[in-house]
Amino acid sequence: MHLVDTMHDVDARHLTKGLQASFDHVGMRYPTGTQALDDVSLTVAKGECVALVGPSGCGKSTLLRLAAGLEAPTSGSVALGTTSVGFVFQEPNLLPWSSVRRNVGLLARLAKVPKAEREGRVAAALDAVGLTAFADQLPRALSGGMRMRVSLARSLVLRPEMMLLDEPFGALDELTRQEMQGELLRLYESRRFTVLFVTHSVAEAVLLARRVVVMSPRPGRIAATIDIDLPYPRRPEVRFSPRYVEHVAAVSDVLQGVR
Ligand SMILES: Nc1ncnc2c1ncn2[C@@H]1O[C@H](COP(=O)(O)OP(=O)(O)OP(=O)(O)O)[C@@H](O)[C@H]1O
Repeated sequence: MHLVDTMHDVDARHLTKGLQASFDHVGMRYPTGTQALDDVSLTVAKGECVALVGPSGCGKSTLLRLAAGLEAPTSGSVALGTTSVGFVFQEPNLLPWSSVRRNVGLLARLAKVPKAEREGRVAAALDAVGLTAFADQLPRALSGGMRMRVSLARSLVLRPEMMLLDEPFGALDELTRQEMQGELLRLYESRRFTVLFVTHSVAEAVLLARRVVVMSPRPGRIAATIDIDLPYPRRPEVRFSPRYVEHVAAVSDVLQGVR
């Protein structure tokens, strides 16, 4: 199971109020000798949405795994201001033999949320992602976008304060992807959780994030951080605004420069 619901290995105590995550001079060298990250310092404020973009292999997923406590940095430190973290991957990783409802309730069951409470939360999460009518179906009866919604709902059930998303919409076709981006924006704006997400799409990063962090090729360092001054709530139609287009051009330019 590739999902985490609570954090154990990261330091949740020593964070300044208002901060949700802090990477302090983080370096990561895998036992194979690969230096994935070098001297990465980054803070994420509570309720902020930050996107990580960068060339393939620059250590974006590694950074998320460090935030989730799935790996420990080989130098520097990682601290989180919460123990309530949801992790969503590109693959929805659903149990094929379990209904949508049971899949959505899985993490809550593992976290021993009492049954009545769990059922209420599952119903609310299914409603939030528009899957109430499909609650009793098996995953194979769903489209790719619907499966991704199940994966999102499964994390929402734990009411995370922070969501770590690793290329969550990478496997979807363009239209479904846009639909899911709108869905994530809506959830983010209503739940106010903190988001740290990895994407290969500059357009997606600018649409969703308040800040886009551009990483250099491996070993990943932070090459630039770009503020996206488009107000929330954002609607997907913001894509057609000149300001959005300018931001996409600026981030793309920086990304070209680091390659
Ligand atoms: N468990 C591991 N053991 C050894 N090396 C690893 C491990 N995980 C990742 N790496 C290496 O670390 C580097 C960074 O990998 P990572 O997956 O973090 O990059 P990424 O930016 O997310 O890549 P992509 O955009 O292609 O998904 C790569 O060279 C990869 O081969």
